[in-house]
This record gives sequence, structure tokens and C-alpha cells, in this order.
Amino acid sequence: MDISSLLNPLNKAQREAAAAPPGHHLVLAGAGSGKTRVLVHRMAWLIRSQGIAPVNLLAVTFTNKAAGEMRGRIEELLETPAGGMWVGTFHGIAHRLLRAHWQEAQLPQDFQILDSEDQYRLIRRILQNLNLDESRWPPRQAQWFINSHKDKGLRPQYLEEGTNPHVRQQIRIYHDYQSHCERSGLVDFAELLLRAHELLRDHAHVLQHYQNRFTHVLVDEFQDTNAIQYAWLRLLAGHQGELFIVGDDDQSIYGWRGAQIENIQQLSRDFPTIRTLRLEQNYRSTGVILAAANAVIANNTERLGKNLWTESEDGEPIKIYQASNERDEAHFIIERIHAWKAQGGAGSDIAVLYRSNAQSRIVEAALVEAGIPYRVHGGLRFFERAEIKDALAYLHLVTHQNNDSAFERIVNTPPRGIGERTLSQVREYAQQTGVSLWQATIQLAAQQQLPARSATALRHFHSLIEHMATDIMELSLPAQIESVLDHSGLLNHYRKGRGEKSQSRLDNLKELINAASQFKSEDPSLETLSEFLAHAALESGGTQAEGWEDCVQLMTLHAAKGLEFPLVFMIGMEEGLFPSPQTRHEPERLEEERRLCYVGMTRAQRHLYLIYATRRWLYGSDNYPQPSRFLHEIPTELTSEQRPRIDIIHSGSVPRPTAPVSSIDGFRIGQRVSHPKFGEGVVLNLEGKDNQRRIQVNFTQGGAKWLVVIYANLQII
Ligand SMILES: Nc1ncnc2c1ncn2[C@@H]1O[C@H](COP(=O)(O)OP(=O)(O)OP(=O)(O)O)[C@@H](O)[C@H]1O
Ligand SMILES: [Mg+2]
Repeated sequence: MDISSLLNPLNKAQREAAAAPPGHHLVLAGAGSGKTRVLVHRMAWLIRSQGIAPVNLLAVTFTNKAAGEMRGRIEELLETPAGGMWVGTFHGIAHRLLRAHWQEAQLPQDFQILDSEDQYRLIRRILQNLNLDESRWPPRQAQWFINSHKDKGLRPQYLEEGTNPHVRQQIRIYHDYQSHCERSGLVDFAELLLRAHELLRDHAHVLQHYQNRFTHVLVDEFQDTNAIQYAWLRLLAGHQGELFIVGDDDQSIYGWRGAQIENIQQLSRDFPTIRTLRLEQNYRSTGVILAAANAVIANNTERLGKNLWTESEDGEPIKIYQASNERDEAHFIIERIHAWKAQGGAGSDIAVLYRSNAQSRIVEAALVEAGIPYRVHGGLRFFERAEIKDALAYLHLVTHQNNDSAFERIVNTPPRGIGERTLSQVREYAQQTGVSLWQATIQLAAQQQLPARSATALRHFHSLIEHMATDIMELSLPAQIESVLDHSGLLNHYRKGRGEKSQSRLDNLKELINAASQFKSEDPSLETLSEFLAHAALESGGTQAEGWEDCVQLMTLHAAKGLEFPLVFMIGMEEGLFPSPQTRHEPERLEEERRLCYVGMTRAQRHLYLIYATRRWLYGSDNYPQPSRFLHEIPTELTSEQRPRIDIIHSGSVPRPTAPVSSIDGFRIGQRVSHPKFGEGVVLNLEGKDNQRRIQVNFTQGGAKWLVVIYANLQII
């Protein structure tokens, strides 16, 4: 592609940004104005028109998925693979730096990444060692204390002890936690960033190397960078590197996780020559959606201010639906999805967005019942499932026996007769002598301090792990994983289990082998197994090993950042849920909630539904919430209220609207049928007419379910 056609798909302002002369640039622009598009074109333009080598570019995005898409787009524009270019998340890039410079970073070469759940477990263990009661010292609080200090670049030894006993105790926990991580070669997410920053700050030759290499540093979603991320961007850019930053202050939604919207202003102070460019035309949404989103965000006071307009047609009004409860909310969505599909729309065009993860369950249940495929993003991610973590723990232990988290996780999974009493003895010994749990078991066994049965069980465990390590040395990555799954007894363990759960666990373990065979290391110089383990820890949801298919997308508003969909449902638009209860009386946090609402609304390209319930069962109690204030902030001429439906499908004792019938579409009570998802079952009930024809089937695996006949795809067997 020649240079002019490279810039053709851009408007004038976008082109000026993508082909801006050398220097620092900040593209500050609203949602859907093409910031990400400009960033990608800028990279292609630098390579094609300015002769910059791909190795000189560093691009930082927010998720692995975005990074993958970005690389794909650039290669498409260049019509060739852009090898050597670094594109990744802050965490991914920090990890890469630390792997390359582990010595300078004072890490063991085979350091391992501790994900949030492992971190939580470790903190609990530290609390136990310190004899602290969890009800007084909640592990989550300690975790927050540790991470938020690391995000600010603060190590425990530099914290002011002060007089507050609570703070002193937290510092002590932080201290113990940190020494434990250092002894065992473990690096948590916040540590990745902090250590990468220290690496650059304290080692002039390393810094020099990367400053020379990365002549161009490009960052997407800049508004959500935290202090430490900003600090290392600044170091990397140095005096010569050129920054190309894109962001939107109105979409800053991670303040609670330490992101600093002030970084936008700081940028102009640190790089006084930086040019701010604006994009004002929105290409994503209809006029109505954009006007509504603009009206909502206009209620915030802390804004840098911008205009956003569109040439698109106004489109249809935003639909506000008052649901009688959360089940009605879910059924309304199902109905709309059916209508969308009936018109030829794809399921993957649709997103259901919510404020809190807990809201997805009811919608999921309704989707399952209706037989609509869906995918939850950012829920329990593939690599976070228990069986996958067990498998990964074996792999960790095989490569690195001093990994206590991995040891704890699988020493008795599957059960092999190593009891809690033995383990506490091991833990105590490890703590007193400052060795790893693995070492402790060896030493205790040698000193014959353990009961004979436990000692034998532990010896078996040792030789199991050691054998695995030698067995897999020569194997390919998927074969390594297969071998470990087999020899560890995990596969057998789940094979023995009954029911759908065990089956789905087995499927997941097989999927892990599949994921390993598709895995390509970014950095060929690294050993594949440890690289795969790091990938598993860093993979931030979004993509799962199975690929996309035609699924309705469910995710939190936070996870929807940067994405777009023709049809969007925002559910739970209620005071006390969105805005969330803790934020209602704090103006700053309320503004962050409003930005989140703006992010959600601006995901929609053509159709936007906002739904609230007048009654909601949430966190174990019944609530009668008011509609969200954000709904009132949308001018009424842009919305249309959907009338409450009368045919709400109730469960239980509520009388059904139609009388039972004896046969529908050839189905009869007592007949055996099969369903593509639920398997085989027996027809219990039939009712309704026209599109409302429903059938109740008692499935062998899943119990009784009501299905809508025309969608259920049932076969008589
Ligand atoms: N000049 C253009 N012509 C046609 N379509 C465009 C143009 N610029 C952007 N788009 C399209 O508009 C949509 C939004 O663009 P993009 O995702 O880059 O916006 P953004 O500013 O990054 O949004 P967000 O703030 O949500 O991340 C995309 O579908 C993109 O392809
Ligand atoms: Mg974007």
C-alpha cells in the first residue's frame, strides 16, 4: 500500500495526527473518534513513510486482546509481518524487560508470576504465620494495602511507620509478604511494574539501551495509567524518544485502582513541547446515542472539555425498559435477542453490560434456557479455573520447586494422604528455618520428624515431581502438559468424578493442551514452558482458547472499554447499583461512575437499551431501587419508554397465562426428546400458542426446564 492510500481511511484531523511531524503528541478526544485507529495508522506511517524500523516502536495498550488486534491491523496495513515490534500491555512489557534483565532486576532467572488469586492465598498464609486473625485483618485489605503502595512505587522499608497501630501492622504484613516473594522468586502484578521501573531507573546501561531502541513510544487509553506506569514511560521516552499518546479524560475509569487522570496534565509539564491534537467527529454511534452520552457526561465538572459530533443519522431513540425484577430484565433481553437474530443479526453483535459481576448470573441462566450461545468476559477466566490452576501449579512446581504457592495448591490434589496436620508442621518448619515448603519436607523427612505414613506420602510426592521434571525435558510444550496431567493423576481424578462438572473440567484440561499447542512465544529466546506459564498468569480474559463463535457478549462496563457493538444492553440502571452505593455521596467517585456510564453508552453503534428494575434481588436481599440518576440526565426527547410487558414468565406457583395443551408441533407429554445443549430428557408439560408455545422437559443431566418451542431445537428420539 502506498503512503497516500495508507492515510486515505482517515479524515483530515486524523490524518494530521497520524502523519504529524516529529515531536511529542497527545491526541485527546472523545469516544469513537478514531483514537485507536489513528494510533495504528501512525505506527504504519512511521514504518512506511519515515523509514522507522519496527524494532524502534513500542506500543502499549490496555488488554492483551487489544494488543493482538493492534498488531494484526498494522500487519494488514503494511501487508507484511512487523517482526521485532513490541506491542503489549504495561504488564506484558514489564515482564519481558524483567525476563531479559533478571540479573540486574535481582530476580532469579526462573522467577514466576503470582496472579491475584495466588497473591491472596499467600497473604492469608502470611497472616497465619503472624498469628493474625482474618476477621480483624482481612486478607483483601492487606492485599489492597500492598498493591496500592506498589502502584505508587513505595516499598515497605520506605513507609512511615507512624503511630497508628493499624498502619504499622499492615506495613509488617507487607514486609513479610515481600520477603517471602523475594525468597521464592515470585513476582505479583504490581511488582512487575515497580521492578521494571526500578530496573530502568537504577541501571543506566539498560535504560540507555532501551532509550536508544525505542525512538517512538505510543500509548492507547492513556487516561488509565497509574503513577508507576507513567514513571516508566517517562524514563523510556527520555530526552529523545517521541511520545504519541492517545486518551480521553472522560473515559478514565480506573481511579479506584490507582490510575491518575492528572497524568494528562503532568504530561504537558514533563514534555512542554507536546502538541495536543483533537478529534471531534465520532464514527461509531448514531446521533441520538452520541447526544445522550454527551448529555450525561456534561454533568461532570472535572473535565478538560471537548466537542463530539457525528455525521451519522440520528437513528432510533434510546429505549428505556422498566423491568419488574431481574428475571423480567433477563427475559426482556432474550426477547430482543431473538428479534435481532430473526432479522438476520448475529449474536456477536450484541453486548450485555453491567456494573457488577454478580449481575451476570440471572442473564446467563436465561440465555442457557433459551439456548442462546454467549460468552462472559472478565468473569472467571479460563486460566483462573480451579482445575486449570491445579494443572499450572504442577507445571510451576516441576520447573521451580521452591514455588510455595504451587506446592500448597497441589501437594494433596488429587488426595494422596498428606494431611493438614503434617502440612502445618511443614509450614512451621519452613517459617522457622526460612526455607521453602519443598525444602522443608525434604529436611523434615531426613530428620525423621514426621509420622511414617506422612513421610512416605511426601517421598512419593517428591519423586513424582522429580520424575515429571526429567520426563518432560525433551517434549514439545503440549506433550509436556499432557504428560504432567496424566502422571499427576489429575486427569484420572476428574475422570472418576461424575456429572457435568467433572466432564466440563476434563474438557477444560484438554483445552489447556489445545491452548498450549496454539501458543506462540513473543520472544523466541525464552524457554517455552516458563513463557507459557507467564502467559497464563498475564492473560487478562477476553480471549479464551476456544475462539469467538457467534456468541452474545457479557461483560462489566469496565471490561467493555475500547470495544464497540451494534446492539448494547446496559442493565441494572438503578441507584445503589449504578452508581454503586459507596460512591453516591462522594462527588469524585460519583464522577468516575458517570464516566463509566459514558463509556458504556458510547460502546453502542446503533441500538442502545437501558434497563432498570423496580425490584431487585441482590446480594441476598430484596431491594426496591430508584432508577439511576444517569437515566434522568438523558434528555427525554432522545428516549422512548418501553411499556412493561404483561407476559412476564414467572416461575413457581404463579398461574400461567395459558392452559396446558396435550400436543404441540408433534411433541407429547411423556415423549423422549434431545436438546443440543442439555442432552436427553422427557417432556413434562406443554402450553401456549403461536410464538409463545412452550415445552417443559425433564433433562437427565440438568433437571426440568421450560423452553420456547420455536427456539429450543428439540428432536424427538
Ligand atoms: N475516518 C474514519 N472513517 C470511517 N470510520 C472510522 C474513521 N475513524 C474511525 N472510524 C471507525 O469508528 C469506530 C471508532 O474508532 P476507534 O475505536 O478508533 O475510536 P476510539 O476513539 O479509539 O474509541 P474509544 O474511545 O472508545 O476507544 C471504529 O469502528 C473505527 O473503525
Ligand atoms: Mg480506542
